[in-house]
Amino acid sequence: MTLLQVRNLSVDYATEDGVVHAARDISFDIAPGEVLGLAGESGSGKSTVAFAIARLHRPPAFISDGSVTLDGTDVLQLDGEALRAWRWREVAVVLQSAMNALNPLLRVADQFRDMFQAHGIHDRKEIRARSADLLNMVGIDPARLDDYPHRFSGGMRQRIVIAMALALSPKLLIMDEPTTALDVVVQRELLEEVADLRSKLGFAVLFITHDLALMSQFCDRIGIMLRGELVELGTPTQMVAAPRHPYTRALWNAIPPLHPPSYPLEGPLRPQGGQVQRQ
Ligand SMILES: Nc1ncnc2c1ncn2[C@@H]1O[C@H](COP(=O)(O)OP(=O)(O)OP(=O)(O)O)[C@@H](O)[C@H]1O
Repeated sequence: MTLLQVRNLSVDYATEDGVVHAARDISFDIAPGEVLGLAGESGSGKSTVAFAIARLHRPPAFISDGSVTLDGTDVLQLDGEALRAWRWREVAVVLQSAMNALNPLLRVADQFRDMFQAHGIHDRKEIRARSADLLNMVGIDPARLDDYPHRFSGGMRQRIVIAMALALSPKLLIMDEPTTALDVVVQRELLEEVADLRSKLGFAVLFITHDLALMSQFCDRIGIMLRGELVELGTPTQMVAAPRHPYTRALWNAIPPLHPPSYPLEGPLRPQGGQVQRQ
């Protein structure tokens, strides 16, 4: 069964220096509840593909060919009110800058309210209850609904944005480098949380990151992009065991081993009271 079907998608940017073919002839599917990762070097076209699927691309970007179908809807034909209603309800997007996506001047509760009202939910009690449930779902005390964004850490703000993205139970969550601004431990916690939510709620995820190690733990399948093309698609296991494209091989080889060799502790690092302390 397929939720998202991308067929022969090509996206160009019309620039003063000519047309940039940022994504060329991209085809892939995402099944309901599946997590598909897109990896590849900077400028390979990952965000261009994600933006086109969510219909977030703006001039100078234009879709020059192909189709995108989500749960039977021809996404590239949506317009006006239909497009507005479709976003958030069917597809929600969490971007790299999500940590700063909250309005610093509004309490979190007011930002939830605006979002619900924009989608036709106006009952104040219902909005309050649903907002509290959503905060709870991402591990934040609902009593903090009336706090302003600056009262939360970067990781917590990211969780709030994810809670908002999931508010209308979208079928597909697109995460474009959602954790790059966070430290490694918080990144991992956040992704584990998204994985948990996914098993509970059943949404699919299109996940974009530079971090192939992180991706291989979090994704059911991975697509590798190179200069605007999807050069390989498979499960992490398939790709480690038998990468077909030399670029995939190079990407894997660039990942440090999970268990690096242990080195004797010398120099500025030495054990003290059972702990390694920096002098
Ligand atoms: N607004 C724009 N105008 C012109 N070219 C653009 C524009 N945005 C992106 N591009 C070009 O499109 C190509 C794909 O960029 P894109 O941002 O999709 O890559 P990416 O793989 O997501 O990179 P990153 O990992 O750095 O976000 C690049 O060559 C980029 O320079």
